[in-house]
Amino acid sequence: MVEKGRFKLPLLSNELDAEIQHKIDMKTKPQGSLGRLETLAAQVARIQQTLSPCTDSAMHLVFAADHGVCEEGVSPFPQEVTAQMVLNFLQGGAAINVFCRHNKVGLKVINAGVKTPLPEHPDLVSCPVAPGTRNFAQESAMSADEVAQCLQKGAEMVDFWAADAQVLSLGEMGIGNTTTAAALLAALLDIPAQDIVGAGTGASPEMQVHKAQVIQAALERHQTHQQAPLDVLQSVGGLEIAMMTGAFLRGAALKKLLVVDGFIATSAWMVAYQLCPTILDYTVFAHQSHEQGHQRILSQLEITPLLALDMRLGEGTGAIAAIPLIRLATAFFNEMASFDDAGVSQSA
Ligand SMILES: O=C(O)c1ccc[n+]([C@@H]2O[C@H](COP(=O)([O-])O)[C@@H](O)[C@H]2O)c1
Ligand SMILES: Cc1cc2nc[nH]c2cc1C
Repeated sequence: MVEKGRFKLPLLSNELDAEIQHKIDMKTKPQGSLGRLETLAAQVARIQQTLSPCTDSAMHLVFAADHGVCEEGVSPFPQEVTAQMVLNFLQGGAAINVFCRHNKVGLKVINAGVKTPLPEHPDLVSCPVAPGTRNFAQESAMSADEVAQCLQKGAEMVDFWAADAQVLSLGEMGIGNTTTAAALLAALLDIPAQDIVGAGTGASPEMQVHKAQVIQAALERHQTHQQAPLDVLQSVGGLEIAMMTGAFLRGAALKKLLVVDGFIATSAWMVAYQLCPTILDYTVFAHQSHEQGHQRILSQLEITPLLALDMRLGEGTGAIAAIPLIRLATAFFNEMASFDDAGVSQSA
């Protein structure tokens, strides 16, 4: 098992905090009137330790993999859709392609473990650790070595593709992965499966009951309540999710703003958070998924995401939908006139 010491993140310095807040408060506006944009600007300035923060360069990585638990009939879609959607990403036709193009965000797709062979393509990085996970209803989804490889490769993807990006967002594609994410989050946060399971790509109420039963039985089989976060990841996680955990940790270590999308991305982030709570300082939750479990988890953590658009697509679309807000935050911080600059009187 990968040793936990590896995942230490330095605490962000608070040396500039007072100056950052002063710069925000001296802008020509009533104090606090730009609301969440103010906290967001302050967060980016703290991460970058500068009074001129920049969010121009953003990179989005979509991790794709198959899930053995699909054998249990937990998704309305066949597993082949994972590979078919990867091909769609490579042709530029998926929602995430459109979202990234319109926001000038770089995009790479990473094959973390798709069963179907995929073609070579400049936008596809092939580093499958296994041809999908094993069915966690029957056995561990991954071996300890596979988890370690995923964490490592996720980190390497950030080093290679996002080295210069100030903003890092992650997305995923994997039929069955709402079951995997629900299992992970139920185990990590000790929530009954039925309280966290949702429709995913459109599971009927009956299928959702079945999903919850599959998950609850698996948590008992693997005794996840006695497991450390990486062991839970090994028991019921996914290859793309484990790579995302490694990528989030590396992104924070490189002092990037981490933009977290919906339910599945949150499950990957949660593993990172339990290993290394300091990651919260580097994180902004972009979008609250329509997946019912997501709201429960975010409120348990007392986190209000930037957006709640009822989206439940995945691919990291919720993260990219928030990029304009993130850029607005640094733009007002850098460009707005101060009371002194503009000769505007301050409140008494
Ligand atoms: O991220 C979310 O909040 C989200 C919510 C519902 C579905 N998805 C996407 O739907 C797929 C998994 O759904 P399912 O029903 O096959 O488990 C996977 O490719 C995800 O990207 C994603
Ligand atoms: C069509 C389709 C697109 C997706 N994008 C992310 N998950 C998805 C699941 C399906 C089924």
